[in-house]
Amino acid sequence: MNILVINAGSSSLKYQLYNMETEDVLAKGRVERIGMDSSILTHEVDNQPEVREVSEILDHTTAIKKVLDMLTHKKFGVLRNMSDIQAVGHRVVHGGESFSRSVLVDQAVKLEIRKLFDLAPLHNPAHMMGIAAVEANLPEVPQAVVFDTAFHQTMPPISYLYAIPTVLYSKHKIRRYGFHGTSHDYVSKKAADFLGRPLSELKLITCHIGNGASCAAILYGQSYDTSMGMTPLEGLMMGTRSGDLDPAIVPYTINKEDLTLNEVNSMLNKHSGLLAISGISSDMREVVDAMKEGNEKAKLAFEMYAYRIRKYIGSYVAAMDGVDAIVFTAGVGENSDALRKEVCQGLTFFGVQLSGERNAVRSSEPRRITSDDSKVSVLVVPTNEELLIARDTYNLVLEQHQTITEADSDEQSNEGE
Ligand SMILES: Nc1ncnc2c1ncn2[C@@H]1O[C@H](COP(=O)(O)OP(=O)(O)O)[C@@H](O)[C@H]1O
Ligand SMILES: CC(=O)OP(=O)(O)O
Ligand SMILES: [Mg+2]
Repeated sequence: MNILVINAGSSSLKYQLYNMETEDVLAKGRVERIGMDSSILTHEVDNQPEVREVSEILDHTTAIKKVLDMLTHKKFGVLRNMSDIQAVGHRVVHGGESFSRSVLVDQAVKLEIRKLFDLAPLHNPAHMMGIAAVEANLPEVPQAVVFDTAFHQTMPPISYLYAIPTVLYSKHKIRRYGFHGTSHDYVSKKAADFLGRPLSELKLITCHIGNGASCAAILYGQSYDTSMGMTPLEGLMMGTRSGDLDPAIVPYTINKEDLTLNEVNSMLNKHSGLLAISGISSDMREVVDAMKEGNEKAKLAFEMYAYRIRKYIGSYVAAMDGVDAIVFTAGVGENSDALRKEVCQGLTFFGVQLSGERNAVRSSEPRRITSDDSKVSVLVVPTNEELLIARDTYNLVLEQHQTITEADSDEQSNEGE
């Protein structure tokens, strides 16, 4: 079965096509600058040079059409025709309390995702556009949705409740949901495999440090606490997001700067974090480069960013009364040895002894970056949210086939009676 995995953002769309019998990625790529002039489609097939196509892609329906054209292209494609795609799996950031597992898309599911637009304004509307675009181009193909929030539904009330009047929870479901769950789930299982110990016996802290970033306390295989909250704004300092701040800053800034609520929201989501403090970029690579050239603001941004991660790790050691391993993953976590060093050098009290040599190794495999005598292991485990999405989609479609087959055979045996 071939499954197309889609992670739709507001102006971008990433895709991977899987053969599920082998779990091989047949092709992958991304469309950037959707709705802007000169959109770019980048398409990769193993062992072949990357293909870049610049054209005008005004909306997600056109973007999906372009992806399908590329996947079935005579020269660059990997499929004979579109009917070779048997299912599509989407990443959906916010599933609220309605979804603690992945589901196949139907009208009711779409309605629920729409209800959650306010809670993930940067993400959920884009995912819905992705789902609608697939419906328009591949109307017969089943679609599944895999939620960032689902894995964190095991959190206990002491983690997920905010200390505000409880009516706000009962009436409006204001609570911590947590995000990047697919990634925290995937890397915690990989870490247990790497350590050769059952996940059900481990206390892990997983740090998904990408453009968006979150830490999670994974107690015996289940999410116990996580740094993102009702929305993906809370917690760590991120590329453009502020992370934790005193909520009183919001009304104060509105008054002092004569801003609207929307403007403050946009400031906290899009104009804060690394970008605001460094004054250079939201991209960690550029911040590190500037720091190496002696830029003081970049240095401050880098140190603040690492300090927040270190504080969360410390608090999760306390939350779980211990930790067996700390795991770094995602764009920054997998690639920036400088950031990992900055975070870990303040964790010696917990028994973390980083190995400079191991930390400098670049690899796409899980690896240990602490020395052999370190009491707590620190691992780098590359994440693969797309593979988990493909697996969930595959299992849901198989389940559906089985249900239909059983119903058919029941019907036939009833007719035969
Ligand atoms: N070699 C590197 N060193 C430091 N940071 C890196 C490196 N490679 C990628 N990154 C960072 O990873 C971030 C993207 O992470 P990623 O997990 O792909 O984010 P997202 O999925 O949210 O787009 C970029 O913003 C960049 O700062
Ligand atoms: C939830 C979230 O922040 O996702 P991303 O890191 O992809 O922005
Ligand atoms: Mg990501």
